[in-house]
Amino acid sequence: MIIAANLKTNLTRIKTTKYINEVESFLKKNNISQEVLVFPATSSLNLHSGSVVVGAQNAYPTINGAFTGEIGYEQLEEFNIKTILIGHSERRHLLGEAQEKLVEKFNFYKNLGFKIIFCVGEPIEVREEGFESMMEYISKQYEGIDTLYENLVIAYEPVWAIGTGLTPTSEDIVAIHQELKKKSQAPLLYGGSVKVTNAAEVLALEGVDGILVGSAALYAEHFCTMCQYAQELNK
Ligand SMILES: O=C[C@H](O)COP(=O)(O)O
Repeated sequence: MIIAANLKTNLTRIKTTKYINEVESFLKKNNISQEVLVFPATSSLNLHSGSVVVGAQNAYPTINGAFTGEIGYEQLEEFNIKTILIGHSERRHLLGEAQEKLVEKFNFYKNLGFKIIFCVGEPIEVREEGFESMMEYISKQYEGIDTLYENLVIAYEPVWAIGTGLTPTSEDIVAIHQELKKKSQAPLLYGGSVKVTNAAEVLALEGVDGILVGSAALYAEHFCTMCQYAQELNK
């Protein structure tokens, strides 16, 4: 299974390094063989070797160049980063990234062989329109994406569940994952208010190949416990 921590705009480089080292020793000590990914803030990236894979939360589709405020492949390469999140709800909705730009990023980092965690998910008003509208909305987020890409991972994150403490019911997660699996056979993660208290239940659901965790992952201990749950399930 894939257990991923998106640290968003939290933790300095010193704290992030400590965090990653803590997770690393936990994995080693407990013989955890799951795939564990950590996405630090850009300025907190650091070289790391071990079983924790460090990824980028975002990068511009360029090797380098004049893109003020952005980083490109050259800056990722310095830290040996080969994994990237694309299409996170905060980038789509708060930062206004359009599907065309996400497709551009996807193709650029795909051509470099990156593992891409591509995020999809609907806002509350779409969900309230019913299952069909919701699936139509999510389908559009797949447009232009190579769903057969071997290094693709999809993360389904309902926008209204992110950082709110709200989650879909287990039945909903299973039904949506079942639909999404028809679009791509890539591993499919669930994200949105996953905590230590519900992680085991979510991980056990049919069609869930892992989790993408935000706020609850900020506590290394909690994140480690979630990795342990995944190990115990060993799906
Ligand atoms: O990338 C992670 C998601 O946005 C989930 O965030 P959350 O666990 O704080 O709801």
